[in-house]
Amino acid sequence: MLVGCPKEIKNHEYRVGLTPGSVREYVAHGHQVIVETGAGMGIDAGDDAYRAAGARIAENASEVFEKADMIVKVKEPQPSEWTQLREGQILYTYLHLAPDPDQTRGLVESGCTAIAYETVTDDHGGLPLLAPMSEVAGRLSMQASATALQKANGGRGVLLGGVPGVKPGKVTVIGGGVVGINAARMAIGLGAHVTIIDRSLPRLRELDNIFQGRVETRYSTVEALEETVFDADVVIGAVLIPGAAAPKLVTREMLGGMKKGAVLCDVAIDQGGCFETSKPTTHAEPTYEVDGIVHYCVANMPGAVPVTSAHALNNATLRQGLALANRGLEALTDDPHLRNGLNVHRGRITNGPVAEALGYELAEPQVALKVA
Ligand SMILES: NC(=O)C1=CN([C@@H]2O[C@H](COP(=O)(O)OP(=O)(O)OC[C@H]3O[C@@H](n4cnc5c(N)ncnc54)[C@H](O)[C@@H]3O)[C@@H](O)[C@H]2O)C=CC1
Ligand SMILES: CC(=O)C(=O)O
Ligand SMILES: [Mg+2]
Repeated sequence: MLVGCPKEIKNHEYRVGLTPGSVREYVAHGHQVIVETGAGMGIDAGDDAYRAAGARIAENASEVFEKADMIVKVKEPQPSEWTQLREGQILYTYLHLAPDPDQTRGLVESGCTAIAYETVTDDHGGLPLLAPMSEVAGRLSMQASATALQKANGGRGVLLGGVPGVKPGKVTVIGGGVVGINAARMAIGLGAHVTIIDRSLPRLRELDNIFQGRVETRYSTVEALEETVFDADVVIGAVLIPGAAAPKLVTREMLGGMKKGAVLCDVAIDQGGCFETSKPTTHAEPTYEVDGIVHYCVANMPGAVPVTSAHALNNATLRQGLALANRGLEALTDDPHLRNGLNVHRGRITNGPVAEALGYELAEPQVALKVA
């Protein structure tokens, strides 16, 4: 198969779908790889590193989209990208379709086969291709929030760790999954007082065991949300219902009960966000204010630390990417976890929560794949 990797074009996105190390693996499995010139600049991998790994360098993205049988990317395709996709071509990347009707329509009209990293599953009920970026974003969320909390940046002017004789700041993490646990670890490291809210009691038990009294855990109710959000200096939004639009857990009305200059950091923004007042921002302009509350809603947080995150992402996507290159669509027929990643195929929506969120008729993946 001819595997193609264009340069990412989302605002301040410096990751790359294929590292030179991954290119070597595809080539070793008998595939050809074409990489857009400059695609690896954000991770200090120049064209020569890709050539040494066995890739051919394309002068522009159009050449990659035109020639490749499978496109491997990081972020959801932007309008200029989805118009270049075609029937029979595989797109392997993050998609986050439920809150994005325009991209969804673009993919449906292209006829391509689009596999979303974020809905591929594993035997343990996890999302193995989302997890590494959730680890990165969870850890980054505390750096971003601590910065936004500074007075000159519009925040309350609280140092999360406090100092001897002055109490620390309070962090509320809503959703104790991969993002949540990583945010909590960093917040504890900074010396903050940390509360984690989740709707899964087994998960709260696990977190209680892991953190050994260093965090408070609360079951997710409106009462618990109000108490802990009103009391917080920083609130991290980290909930997920796989594939679906995030539930709005903090309403605009609730902002009135919060401390002025507190920070809402909505990591779940890529699924539409879990605060009513969230709207996607970019690394160029990451924050805005509503009713005196600072909002940070960057939808590609790991793009800020590509040297770490591109490698972490490739570690997680390589095995299934090779399976797709080796076996084409049969890889989806054989592996139910990879098949759960199938969101769009030949003009049909094949993911239940996406179909429901955007009003499409669902085509069951197994059925859709059988239709020639
Ligand atoms: N902005 C960015 O750059 C990035 C965003 N993300 C996003 O972060 C979000 C979280 O991802 P993960 O931590 O990997 O998901 P996860 O599945 O590991 O954890 C989600 C947690 O939310 C909990 N939850 C669901 N509904 C809830 C409710 N009503 N109240 C309280 N808890 C609730 C679940 O029980 C689960 O523990 C996702 O939307 C993901 O796409 C991930 C990486 C980067
Ligand atoms: C998960 C995701 O959207 C990201 O890493 O940008
Ligand atoms: Mg995202």
